Formats: sequence, C-alpha cells, structure tokens
Amino acid sequence: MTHQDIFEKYHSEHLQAFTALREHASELGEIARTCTEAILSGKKLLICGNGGSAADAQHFAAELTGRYRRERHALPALALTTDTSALTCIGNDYAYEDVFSRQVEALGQAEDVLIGISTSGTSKNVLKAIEAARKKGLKTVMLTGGREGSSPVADHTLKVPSTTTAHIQEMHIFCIHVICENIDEAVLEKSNA
Ligand SMILES: O=C(CO)[C@@H](O)[C@H](O)[C@H](O)[C@H](O)COP(=O)(O)O
Ligand SMILES: [Zn+2]
Repeated sequence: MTHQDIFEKYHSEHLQAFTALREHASELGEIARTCTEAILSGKKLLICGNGGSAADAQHFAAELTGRYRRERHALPALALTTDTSALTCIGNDYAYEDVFSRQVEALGQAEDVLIGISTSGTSKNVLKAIEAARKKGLKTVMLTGGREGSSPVADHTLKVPSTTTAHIQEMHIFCIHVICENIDEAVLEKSNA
C-alpha cells in the first residue's frame, strides 16, 4: 500500500467514527455538565487511563490547570498517571490494578469527578478506580469504545462508535476538548457576571 492508500483508508475510517459520534452528542453534553458543575462548585477532576489514554488524562488535566483556549484562572484537575513513585509503590506493593483506585482513595473527595478513559472498557485498574470513586461519593464518568464486553459501570458513559483503538482515542481527545469548551464557557460566564 502506498502512503496515499493508507491515508485514504485511515481518513475514511476516522471520518466514519467522527460522523457516528454525532449520535452521542447528548451523552457528551451530560458528561460536560457533570464536569462543569463540579468545577463551578470548587470540586476537582481526577482522570486516569493506560497507554495513549494516560496521555489523554494528562492532556485533559493540563487544559484545566494550565489553559485551554481562553484566558481564565487555573482550575483543579489531576491525572492519576503521572506520579511514578505512587504508581511504582502501589503497583509493586499491592497490584497494578490498584494503581488508580488507591490514589482515588487518597485524593478523592465527595462530589469530585473521576474520569476513566479506556478504549476497551475492560482495563481493571480503570474499573477499580471507578468503583473506589463511587464508594467515596465521587461522580463517575467513563470514556470508552464500542467493543463487546465493555459494560457501563460509571454514572455517565460515552461509548465511541468504533472498535479500533486508534480511532477511539482520536474521538476521546475530541470529546475532551468539547468538555473543556463547556467548562471554559461556564467559568468565564461566571467570572464576568
Ligand atoms: O495508544 C495505544 C494504542 O493506540 C496503546 O498505548 C494503548 O493505549 C494501550 O495498549 C492501553 O493499555 C490500552 O488500554 P485500554 O484503552 O483498553 O484501557
Ligand atoms: Zn488540547
């Protein structure tokens, strides 16, 4: 296959997933509302995921603590994927599936939002983080994909209509940016009122 063939195939698969995502706009709206309400009431977002989704968790948190598109005050969000001492201690002394849930137990407070990102929807550490968050009274959100076997365990779940990890990740980052647009809009509206 030439680059042009690869490009056309990849572009068309991406477009198919992106077009189908339109059907999930209202679920994404619910998720954005959950995150926005938490931020407006002084609560924080905790975000976790593995591999590419760990990068997405960090990207998301940085949009809030740093900035997204517009100038505004810093907002509280934390990726649970960045503290190598915590990750290696918990992974080594307990189990890899506990690396996020243990941090949720330590850092999560009622009405914060835990966002789990998993393209398969089956990563045990992400599922355990959602369980731990529920127990502590956090709101829970899951960004996942359309594969069989991933059943919703969170208060709000967005299943991207694709079964290809790469395209699910591409849709996740789009969704994250839409959530950030909503948060910025509400925060700026409040600070200008
Ligand atoms: O980015 C990729 C593949 O595009 C990989 O790093 C991928 O994120 C890893 O295999 C993850 O461990 C997959 O976990 P999950 O999305 O199924 O929860
Ligand atoms: Zn971004």
